[in-house]
Order: sequence, then C-alpha cells, then structure tokens
Amino acid sequence: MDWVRGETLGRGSFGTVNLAIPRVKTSASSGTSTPQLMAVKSCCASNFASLINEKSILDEFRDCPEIIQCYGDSYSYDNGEKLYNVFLEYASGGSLSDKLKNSSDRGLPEIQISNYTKGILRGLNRIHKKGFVHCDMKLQNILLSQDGAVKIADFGLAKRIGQASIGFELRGTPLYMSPEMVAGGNQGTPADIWAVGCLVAEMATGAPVWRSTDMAALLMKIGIGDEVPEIPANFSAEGKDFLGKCFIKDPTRRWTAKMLLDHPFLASCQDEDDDIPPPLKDAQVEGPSTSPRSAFDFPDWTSQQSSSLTFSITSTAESSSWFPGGSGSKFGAERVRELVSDQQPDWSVSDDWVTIR
Ligand SMILES: Nc1ncnc2c1ncn2[C@@H]1O[C@H](COP(=O)(O)OP(=O)(O)OP(=O)(O)O)[C@@H](O)[C@H]1O
Repeated sequence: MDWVRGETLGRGSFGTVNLAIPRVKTSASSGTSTPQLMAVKSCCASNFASLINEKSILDEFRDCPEIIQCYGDSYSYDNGEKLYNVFLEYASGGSLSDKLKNSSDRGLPEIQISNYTKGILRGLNRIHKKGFVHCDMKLQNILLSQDGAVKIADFGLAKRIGQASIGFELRGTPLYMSPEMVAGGNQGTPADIWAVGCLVAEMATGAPVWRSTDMAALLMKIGIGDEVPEIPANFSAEGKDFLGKCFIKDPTRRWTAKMLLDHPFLASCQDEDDDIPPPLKDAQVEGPSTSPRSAFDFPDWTSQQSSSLTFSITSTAESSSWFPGGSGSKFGAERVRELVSDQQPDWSVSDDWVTIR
C-alpha cells in the first residue's frame, strides 16, 4: 500500500503512532479495504517481535466493533532505518484518559461511565472468549471513535490464556494490577476484570484508585493486604455493587466479563441486539504453578540504583486463602523485604505513572 505518514498521535513503549493517509484507496496486505485515514504504529528492529505479536492478535479480532481494527502491515525505511508498520483503525475521539483529563468535573457522569463500561466489557468478553488476556487494560488503552464508541487498543502485552510470561515478566501498570498478579504472577482473564474495576473507579473520581507513590508499599498492599480500592462514594448502589464484583480478591470468585454484562449497573444501557458470546469454561483462571511466578520472585529485577525505595513491613503476612498453592503471600513478603532493601525494578515512566515491561 502506498501511504504518507501524517502527524504524530502518540508514543508508546514499543513504537510511535502516526496518522497514515493512503495515496490511493486500495487494500492492505490483510485484504481488508482501507479507509481514507488510518493510524500507523511503527517501531524499529528491536521491537519488531513485539509489534508483530500485537498485529497477529489484532488479526483475530476482525470485525469486532469494540476492538481497534488492523488493516495490514508493511516495512519501510526512514533515514536508513528499517521500520515495521502496522495500520490501524484511526480512533479520532482520543482515549478515555484524555476524556477524563478534559472533563471539567472530577470524574465523568455515571450514565456515561456505564455506557463506556458496557463497550469495554463487550470487547473484553470477545478477547477472553477467543482465549486471550489483554494484560494492559487502562484508560490510555481505551480509545474512542468519532461517534464516541469504545475501541480497546494496545495489545502489545496481550497473551494467550495460560501462556507463561517470558522470564517471569511482570506485565502491565502497577495501578491496575490484580492481587493474584502481584502476589503470584498469575495473569489470567480475572486480572483484566480487576483492571476494569480500577478504570471504572478512576472514571468516577477522576483519580487513580491507588494514591501511593511508594511502589513497594503499593505492591504489598495490592498483593498481600486485605485492602481493595476505595469504592467511589458518589456512585449509585448498582455502581458500588458492580465494583465490588470486580474487586473480589479471589480471582476464582471474581465475576467474569460475561457475568458483569448482565449486572444492573449496565441495565440502563443494554442494547436490543446484544450478542454476547458465552464465557470460556476452563480458561478463566490459570491453575496453580509450582514455578516461581510472583512479582516478588523475580530472579532478574534490573537493579538501577540501591536503596531508593523505602518501605518497612510492620506485620507478619498471612497466607492468602485465594492464592494458588496458599503460600505465596509469605514468600512475597520476604521477597519484598529483599527487594526494597537493595534493588529497584526497571520502572519506565509512562503518563504520570510507571509501566512494567
Ligand atoms: N488507533 C489509534 N488511533 C488514534 N490514536 C492512537 C491509536 N493507537 C494509538 N494511538 C495514540 O498513540 C498513543 C500510543 O499508543 P500505543 O498503543 O503505542 O501505546 P500506549 O498505550 O500509549 O503506551 P504503552 O504501549 O506504553 O502502554 C496512544 O496513547 C494514543 O494516544
């Protein structure tokens, strides 16, 4: 496809996103007819594998209205550097994160939140049904079309359900991380639901669910403590109950996308033509693992500087009953103690917070 690179729309950890204008209306390599305006995500050689993986997952979701569409790919040269380009549906409405930042009030109206949430859950249900976990659900990754419809984007961290994370990788953004992910490195479909709860609460208050800037203390709170994110006081009873279902610490008891789509919180925006695929049977939660999978169990944290995180554990952590294998919390607590005393993980800053890759 012959195309021209337009203005920069944004930058992520793996590449840059620009407008792409096809010179002649034609078909990209996927065979899908291309629109007049697209977004193009481009990366250099070191990130080819990651973007190729993202494209291959997006290809599984052709014609899913709540998921950003992929129109094909190409290689190009820019100042002698080889780039891999993936052509995407252009979401001209920006992200939900932008929408929240631009709102004059603190938070969005509840009816708007429930409408967005319904679109998100419909998309997520399709993702889970196909056997994938998104692994990076956050407001920045929920884009909006010109008419305000939700488009789930950024599958750069997505994986197949049950697929082991390479090198015990800790994926996602700490603010949205589920307890089982922090404590056990267990990132199945329930982890996406926890993240949905976080972003719904964030839309309601205009602020992230966790306020802590002490990363180690935050991970400890999420992974080991009984605390769950605060439920917005200004939410309706249905909204509060909905969030309660997302914030069930035990991932085997947490509601699925399919279940949440039937929750009364979304009743007022239920469409006539709902066609929700059935949930996965066996794949909702990955089984217990004897391998070290905890966030605190990394053999390979990148140590950048010493003793920069200050944190103390004041009580003896109990094993969490929901944790697969039952002994992860104690181990996690010990690991945090080691971690904060002389190591700092490789936190890369993204949009006022950190994303772990
Ligand atoms: N299809 C699209 N249409 C319009 N804008 C887009 C599109 N895809 C991405 N963008 C913009 O480009 C930015 C970068 O997107 P990208 O998916 O690379 O990374 P990110 O989600 O922001 O960051 P990270 O990959 O680090 O999580 C987004 O925040 C968004 O503003």
